[in-house]
Amino acid sequence: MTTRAGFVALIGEPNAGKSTLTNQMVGAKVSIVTHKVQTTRARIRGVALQGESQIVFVDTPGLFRPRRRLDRAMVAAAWGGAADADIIVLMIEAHRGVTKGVEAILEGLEEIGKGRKIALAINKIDRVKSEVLLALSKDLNERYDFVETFMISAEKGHGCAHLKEWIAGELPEGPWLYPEDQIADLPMRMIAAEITREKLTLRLHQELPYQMTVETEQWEERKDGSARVDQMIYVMRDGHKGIVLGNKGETIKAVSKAAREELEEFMGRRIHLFLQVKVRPNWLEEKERYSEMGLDFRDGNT
Ligand SMILES: Nc1nc2c(ncn2[C@@H]2O[C@H](COP(=O)(O)OP(=O)(O)OP(=O)(O)O)[C@@H](O)[C@H]2O)c(=O)[nH]1
Repeated sequence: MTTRAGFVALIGEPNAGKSTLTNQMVGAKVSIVTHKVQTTRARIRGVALQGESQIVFVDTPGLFRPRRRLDRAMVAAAWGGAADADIIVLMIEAHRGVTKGVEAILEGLEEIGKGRKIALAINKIDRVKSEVLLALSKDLNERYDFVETFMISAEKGHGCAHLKEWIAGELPEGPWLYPEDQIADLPMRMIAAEITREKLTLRLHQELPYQMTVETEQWEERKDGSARVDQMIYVMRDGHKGIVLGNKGETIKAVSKAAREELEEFMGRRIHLFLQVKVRPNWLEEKERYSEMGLDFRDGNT
């Protein structure tokens, strides 16, 4: 059977219901973290499976802060992952309609939307009468040429299965992007990696090796409620390894402690964090697909 996989960017104003919809589609386990994903720079909201399709929901942090008219490059940068997603789903709140924020988003879509599959999901339909809904749908479709329009209630689940099926069928054919056993804790893995990267950045300042990345390789739940987290810090050259380790390992020890403390606070539980450093010279090529999506952790010195 043919598998499909790809990235779906859920966009919309704050409160549009992006987390609620992700939870509907992904399932309960991820929901605890997805609300917090926004507080970090990690960009995966969650991964859902539908038939033979793997749907990776990505986030667009900082996208819709009020701002003046943007030029194309700025729009593309601000849109980050969304600009490269296979499918974009714009979520609108039915009872709020076309706000200034929505207008700004539509303007952004004009810039980056060409040739992309962009669907409209009017959410919170439980809050309005059907006449209002139809008028809003008409208005929005006149403003932008959406490939599909869905009327949903992310909270109550109405229309969500239909939307998910549509997404699954529209994704490009190809192998799954993440192994099945990693899906549930993927956002946590990414958050944990991002925290460590941030601590490294704080500690190393200008010394920070160019192009360094952190990956969470293993996330193991323990019976006592704690978790063991193994991370690898990848650098490009041998010399960089020494910088990350520091004199007698003092740098990595300090980073590990700071990262563990933050992670424990974030997760509200005990974490055993293990860091290792490895040289991976061809890392740039491997990460290409991911960096396009904004899924890697940006180069150390940016
Ligand atoms: N009535 C109703 N409320 C909803 C629906 N979907 C989401 N909500 C509520 O809207 C609020 C915002 O939902 P979120 O899912 O947190 O919105 P979000 O877009 O992820 O928000 P940010 O993370 O701030 O960008 C929550 O209180 C939800 O319970 C819906 O279908 N109907």
